[in-house]
Amino acid sequence: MNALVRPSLPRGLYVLCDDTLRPELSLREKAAGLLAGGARVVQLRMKRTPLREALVAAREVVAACRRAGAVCLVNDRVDLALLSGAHGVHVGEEDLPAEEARALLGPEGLVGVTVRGLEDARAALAAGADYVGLGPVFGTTTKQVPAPVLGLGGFAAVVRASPLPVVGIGGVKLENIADLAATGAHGGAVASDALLAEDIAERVRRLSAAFDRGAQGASLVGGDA
Ligand SMILES: Cc1ncc(COP(=O)(O)OP(=O)(O)O)c(N)n1
Ligand SMILES: Cc1ncsc1CCOP(=O)(O)O
Ligand SMILES: [Mg+2]
Repeated sequence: MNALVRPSLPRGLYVLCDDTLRPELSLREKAAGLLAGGARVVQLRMKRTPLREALVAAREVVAACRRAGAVCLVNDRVDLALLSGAHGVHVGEEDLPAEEARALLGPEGLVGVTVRGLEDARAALAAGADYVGLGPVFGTTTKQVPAPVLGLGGFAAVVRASPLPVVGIGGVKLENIADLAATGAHGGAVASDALLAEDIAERVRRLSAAFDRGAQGASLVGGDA
């Protein structure tokens, strides 16, 4: 990691720069659109990119995020996160365990962990994670997730009790991100609704503003986490 002190995960919209969506655009082009829209947290999710190309892409996207003052997390791969100077990594059940990701990254790196419920969130804390990605909140076609859709009520129940900040993922869109934020979620992770937009930057601006509006409502009624 380049940073000496671990950054905290900014609250709000969390975007996925994903190689399975809009294959006609390079990851660098997608990242440019996301960052032009003011994205503050970018996860580089590479499922199809060969490893050596992934390393080049990671270095480019991390550099672009750092220039823009955004936090960049690499999905799945701690090695790529370290080699690219990313702020951290996001790991799930098919990736390195969170403890090992933390051990490799050291105290300066952010570690996000996929969870399906409260028990997982408690385990993620014990493993040294900084935040949890909880989902699928809504239905999604971007990933076949081996878990039932939580719905907003199921999601909110975990948010209320989670010992770690919760980022909601799965089917998060402009039409529901304010409601997600109103649960007290720390973030809303969006892939397709941002990347499939004709104007990615404009969509990111609108998603981000909608999250902030929803979070503001939550804090006014004392639901701020
Ligand atoms: C913020 C966030 N939450 C959850 C996930 C899912 O991670 P994982 O379960 O490892 O699945 P893949 O994304 O690797 O297919 C995520 N990427 N980001
Ligand atoms: C990676 C991942 N994990 C759970 S749902 C999902 C995909 C989210 O994509 P979208 O925002 O297009 O539903
Ligand atoms: Mg993964």
